[in-house]
Amino acid sequence: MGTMLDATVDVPVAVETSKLQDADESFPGDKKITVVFVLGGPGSGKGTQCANIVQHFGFTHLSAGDLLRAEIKSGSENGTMIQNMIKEGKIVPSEVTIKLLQRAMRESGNDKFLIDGFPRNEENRAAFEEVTKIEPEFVLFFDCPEEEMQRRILGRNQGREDDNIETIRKRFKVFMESSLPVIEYYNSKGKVRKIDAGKPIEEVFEDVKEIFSPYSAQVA
Ligand SMILES: Nc1ncnc2c1ncn2[C@@H]1O[C@H](COP(=O)(O)OP(=O)(O)OP(=O)(O)O)[C@@H](O)[C@H]1O
Ligand SMILES: Nc1ccn([C@@H]2O[C@H](COP(=O)(O)O)[C@@H](O)[C@H]2O)c(=O)n1
Ligand SMILES: [Mg+2]
Repeated sequence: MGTMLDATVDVPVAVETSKLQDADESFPGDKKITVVFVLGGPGSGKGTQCANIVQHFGFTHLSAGDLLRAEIKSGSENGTMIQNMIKEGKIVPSEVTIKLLQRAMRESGNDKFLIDGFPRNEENRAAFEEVTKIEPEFVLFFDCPEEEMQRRILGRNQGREDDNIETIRKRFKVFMESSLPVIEYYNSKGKVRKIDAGKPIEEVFEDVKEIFSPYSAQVA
């Protein structure tokens, strides 16, 4: 989609940290952990490549979207709100998503995480940093043309309520307006590893492997 990473965006965001800091949900505590944020437009192949990385490099894959969908299924009090936001392609408040991520990280027992589809906007980014004090090792950015992403989503067939053309258009708009600025922020800090995600799955993974090769010594 011709994503130029040359603009620096650093928008201050007010974060209600009191709501986010819940003793039961706190993570990581004193533990040293490694986080890679995996970002890219809807359908760019984040989930597909994360599954490959898990196999080869021993990371735990946490998809923010998957965690939110599981929360809906669990019958949680936030379920209806989350479902409505997802149907509209909107970003769920950070308070909810960060608690789900912290819980999943804690329960995994691992210390290396691929966080897929997060942070999705400046609020996500600032709140995660404030609450967890975690700086990502780097940001893996899957850059893919919009028409290819649309083709992939419409062929996905996983029964997702947001995989319809009306919601897909909204998700693309949110990606351009809210998520790309986060990628630009990390790019200005030299943290973005950009991948051409428009290629076949195996070829994309060849490029991904090069980026993760420093972690190969840690394969189980
Ligand atoms: N490089 C690729 N070439 C062709 N198809 C692909 C490629 N990567 C993934 N796909 C297919 O495209 C669809 C979307 O991939 P995937 O679910 O991994 O994307 P995603 O970035 O996680 O999307 P979302 O943000 O909507 O969760 C899937 O059906 C997947 O099999
Ligand atoms: N940080 C996030 C991530 C996702 N969402 C919502 O979930 C939808 C699906 O996300 P995928 O990564 O699985 O495509 C997304 O469109 C958002 O509605 C969110 O709110 N915050
Ligand atoms: Mg996904």
